Amino acid sequence: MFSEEIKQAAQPILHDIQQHPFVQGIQAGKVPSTALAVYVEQDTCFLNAFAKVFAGALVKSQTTERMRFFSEQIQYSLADESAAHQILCDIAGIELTEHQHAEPRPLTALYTEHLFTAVREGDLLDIAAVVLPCPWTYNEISRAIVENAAPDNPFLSWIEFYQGDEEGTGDDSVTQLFAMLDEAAPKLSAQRKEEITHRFLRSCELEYDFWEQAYSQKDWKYQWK
Ligand SMILES: Cc1ncc(CO)c(N)n1
Repeated sequence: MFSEEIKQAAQPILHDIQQHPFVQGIQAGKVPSTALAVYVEQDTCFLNAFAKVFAGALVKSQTTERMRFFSEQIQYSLADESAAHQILCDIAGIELTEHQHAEPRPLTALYTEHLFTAVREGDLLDIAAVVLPCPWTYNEISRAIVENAAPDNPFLSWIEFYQGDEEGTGDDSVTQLFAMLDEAAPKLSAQRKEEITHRFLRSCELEYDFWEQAYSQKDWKYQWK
């Protein structure tokens, strides 16, 4: 299946994400507050863009069912994920509201531009490909961590938030987005599949960069205000 092929192609990146000190820190129950603060600040920008990308997908949808699905994703990005941010803020001892008007840092800008390009140039398959690495890598990370985390790990409720479809009901967003790609794949040319794979892998790498940006505090070198 096409989804299996692209997940396979992403394995080296997924491996690097799981080895990243930020992610390893979550597993060990200890991440520097400075990294958590940049993460929450930048993820607020990221999720706002993510919601707009789903809005673009909603506009391009042909059925009410699809529209409903993307509308739920908008809601999830804008409302439900801030509950996950609250957990990280509590651990870091910071206020959630401090981060609501932050400027996108370089890698946030690059990642959101990559998402918007898919909306501008592509169809629903391109959009599915660019958004999938977000929930998919988080599901994979949390599954690996939850098995090894100590019971008093402060990140446990954050990790569990991203655990996804543990019962295999198939109604979670990752399953549905991969199903969208698999349904279309038999009719796609090799070149089209390559394009979609490329978009997917780029987002996977940008997921790595997003962890790294928060961990290393990377920012624009020249600030003009
Ligand atoms: C950057 C990023 N990727 C994935 C997720 C999880 O959806 C998130 N909140 N932020």
